[in-house]
Amino acid sequence: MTRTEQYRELRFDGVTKTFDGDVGVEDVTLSVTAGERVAIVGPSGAGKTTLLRLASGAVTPDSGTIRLDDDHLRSADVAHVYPGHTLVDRRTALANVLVGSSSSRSWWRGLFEPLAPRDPAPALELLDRVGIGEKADARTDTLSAGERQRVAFARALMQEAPVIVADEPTANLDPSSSTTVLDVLDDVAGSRTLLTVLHDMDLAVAHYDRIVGIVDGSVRFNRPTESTTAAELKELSARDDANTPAGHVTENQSFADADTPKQGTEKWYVPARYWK
Ligand SMILES: Nc1ncnc2c1ncn2[C@@H]1O[C@H](COP(=O)(O)OP(=O)(O)OP(=O)(O)O)[C@@H](O)[C@H]1O
Repeated sequence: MTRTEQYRELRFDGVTKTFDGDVGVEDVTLSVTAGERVAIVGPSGAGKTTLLRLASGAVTPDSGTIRLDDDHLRSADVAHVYPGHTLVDRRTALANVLVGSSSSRSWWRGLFEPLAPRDPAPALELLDRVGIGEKADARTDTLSAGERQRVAFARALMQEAPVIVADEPTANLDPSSSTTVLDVLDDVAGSRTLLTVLHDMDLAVAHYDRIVGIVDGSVRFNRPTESTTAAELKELSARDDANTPAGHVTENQSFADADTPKQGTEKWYVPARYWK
């Protein structure tokens, strides 16, 4: 059984994770109020994804704890929104969303009902909620990048977990699709807690309650969005630009193309532009 939203706080306490001696995150202490929208920003290699992977249980901390109130966070408490390109291309949007329900099935149901047909109604409802109900029977490789991202949201939401983590949900999207997709994510997340890694500071400021800046594995700042300063964001962005070769900015696809179907193309993120 997954926990519902009946908790007050998601808390990282002194969390450290290293990879063969390299710091992923170091001594991270972070409190997130239930239902809060938190953007995690920072230069490339800062530890943003590691933080999300720690929350989702994909990696275990070397030290420190991650809790919902007094209970250790369990992987079933966290839905991870993987990017749209992790969908199974040859399957329909509906089939991809139904995969999400497997993660929330108890082990004993999986044992005794491995072949039980799943009720498609909740998945169809979620596809409706993310605005692509009419594409339920379309193969995901015929969908646009924005539509695929919505399918990825619906898949994650099938888990009914109280915490959602999303890693770069706007990668590959043009600015207008990015805004729409973040609006959809905010809407469907409802009262759940949402942690999102973003590279674009404008989007973080526009869509999130709190911004956590990470540099070299450590929390540099952690503030409500309205009290985050342009200087703080600029510092992170300057570091990101320094880490980002010019060739990363555009690959073979323009922004205008980003909402058209694509087959395996992957564009690097656009460096943060907050102060420009
Ligand atoms: N599985 C892993 N094995 C070895 N090192 C890793 C692994 N995962 C992360 N790291 C290292 O941990 C550090 C933080 O990586 P992480 O992916 O969390 O950064 P990030 O801020 O998400 O970067 P980006 O914005 O480029 O995605 C980096 O130095 C990275 O090389």
